[in-house]
Amino acid sequence: MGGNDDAGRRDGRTEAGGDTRTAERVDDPMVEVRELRKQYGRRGPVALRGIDFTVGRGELFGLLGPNGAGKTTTLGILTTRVRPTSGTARIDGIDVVAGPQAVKRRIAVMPQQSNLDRSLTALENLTFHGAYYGMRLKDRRRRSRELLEQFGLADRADEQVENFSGGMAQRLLIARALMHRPPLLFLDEPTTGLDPQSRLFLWDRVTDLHRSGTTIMLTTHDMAEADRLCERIAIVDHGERIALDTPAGLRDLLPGGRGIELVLDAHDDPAPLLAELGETESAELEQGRWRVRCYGDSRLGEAIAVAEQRGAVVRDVRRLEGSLEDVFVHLTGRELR
Ligand SMILES: Nc1ncnc2c1ncn2[C@@H]1O[C@H](COP(=O)(O)OP(=O)(O)OP(=O)(O)O)[C@@H](O)[C@H]1O
Repeated sequence: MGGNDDAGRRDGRTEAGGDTRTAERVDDPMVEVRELRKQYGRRGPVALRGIDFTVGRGELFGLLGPNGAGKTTTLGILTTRVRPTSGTARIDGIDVVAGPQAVKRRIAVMPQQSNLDRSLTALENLTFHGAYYGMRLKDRRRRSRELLEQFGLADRADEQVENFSGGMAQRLLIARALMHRPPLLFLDEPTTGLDPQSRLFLWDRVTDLHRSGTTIMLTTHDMAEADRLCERIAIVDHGERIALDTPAGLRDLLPGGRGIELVLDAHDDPAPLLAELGETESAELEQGRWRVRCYGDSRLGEAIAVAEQRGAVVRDVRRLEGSLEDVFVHLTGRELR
């Protein structure tokens, strides 16, 4: 990175990363994570480097970051599967290490990989799960029917899961997770691999659940998903929280809120040459090819003209949309994927 981007990014970190903004003022926490660290093995990778965040009761909260950022590890700790190296995590006031059984009763997890029993019917998958949680037969049956209805699977209740499409299996996974009426639901990359229609359907169900008061924590590397669903989002990268705010608050981290992005061929960092267009930041994508962002009100034609006058070859140009993707690139200098 070059140009005067560093100042912008540092601002972003201290503002969004600090706990002084409304972003971290949570009155009634359902999830509290403090200084959470995780190293796998004595010499293994450090997945978390001291993460902090709080999720309010009834909130729909997103953990957003690229592959390997530490999202699944965070979820693993909160769901008592992974032991933290240090730091604390509490669910509904209960420490996840000290009280794993009490935590498990309060949570539901929709895992990244389906672990449905494919030889059973949809209904059986739900009722067996209810039995595991000690639900009475009548309640199990009623709750299963209710959830199959809610997730658009009522007419497939007696069909073996083996025959289900990816979208149907995904919906059944959430339905199963909700059998014991947990107040907190974890969704780990819930729509990865789904077709657009199944994705929309799932988003609607998640929104319904949120409206009905369930606290939901979602991990995703899908910016659109986080933007559309979440009330607040923690962006994580390399095991660190680099921002935490509402989607609108995160967008405000872009200097000036708008700007232009150019892909240029140039020998040296072209950012200083374009400084007259406003605050700039740059990243070398490959040898001699740069991505430069100019924040401010410049027009596309003006930016191209200035770049070409300075000897750069313009390969691509676009107006920044102020999307979370744009914010992520601003904070990290990298694309999300
Ligand atoms: N069981 C494990 N043993 C060793 N290293 C692990 C283990 N699980 C995760 N890691 C490492 O910890 C880091 C964070 O991984 P994690 O799965 O938490 O990230 P993620 O953000 O969920 O990514 P993804 O979207 O790919 O699941 C990575 O470097 C990963 O290789």
